Amino acid sequence: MIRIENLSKSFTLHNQGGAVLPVMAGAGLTVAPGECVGLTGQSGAGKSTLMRMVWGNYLAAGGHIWVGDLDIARAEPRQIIRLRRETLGYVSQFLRVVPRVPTIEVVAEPLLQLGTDPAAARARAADLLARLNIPERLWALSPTTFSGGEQQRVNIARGFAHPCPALLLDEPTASLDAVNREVVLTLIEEAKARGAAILGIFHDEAARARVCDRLVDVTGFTPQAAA
Ligand SMILES: Nc1ncnc2c1ncn2[C@@H]1O[C@H](COP(=O)(O)OP(=O)(O)OP(=O)(O)O)[C@@H](O)[C@H]1O
Repeated sequence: MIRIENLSKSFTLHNQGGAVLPVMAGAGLTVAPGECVGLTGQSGAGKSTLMRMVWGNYLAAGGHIWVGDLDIARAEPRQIIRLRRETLGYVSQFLRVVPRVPTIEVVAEPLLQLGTDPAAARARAADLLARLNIPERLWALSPTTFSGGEQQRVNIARGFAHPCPALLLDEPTASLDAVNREVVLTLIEEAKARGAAILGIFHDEAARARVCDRLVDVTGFTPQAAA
């Protein structure tokens, strides 16, 4: 479902005399449907950079990133927007929302965008919010004033609302208590069971051991290692 081939990336530091920083070369990995692959490697090795390239926020210098039959390394912005709506989900560490939109709508929105019946979309959102222990009295409020852990759970609920065939998870259990961490791990297991291909960064070693089928150390993709 996700196939990365010979991927490279360098950053051009325009505010530092145009210095070019090669950060990745010869990167390759695959994630099959129903599989969860964890990215490892020390801080600065390139885990987030690789995830942002798969999400389409960072442009690849070379190589391919297939998600289904779309090569994100060469795709048009409108193709990437469509892929994100229908096929590829992303649970980042931080919630970014339009102010004043109620939490229930924030979570239901990915389904509403796909044309799901509004009542069914809100019912799915309510189910996820309840499972993630967001009190019902908060559902009509904007999550902008919620605590860090509450915002992360709203973000997770939104990320799991539509059953995407491919999912990117950036530290989905960071800053969660034991009860909610367990809920999130169960959601990940359910997504795998329905066939989602998941690529994730998990600093929580026990979580990683539980949900990841394989680990890929991105240190092997640093330009010196690949040379
Ligand atoms: N926007 C950017 N501009 C310039 N350099 C960047 C940019 N983003 C990342 N880098 C560089 O790319 C390298 C990889 O960074 P990245 O954030 O992907 O590492 P990481 O493995 O996710 O680290 P951590 O575990 O600390 O989050 C680092 O040397 C970093 O300085």
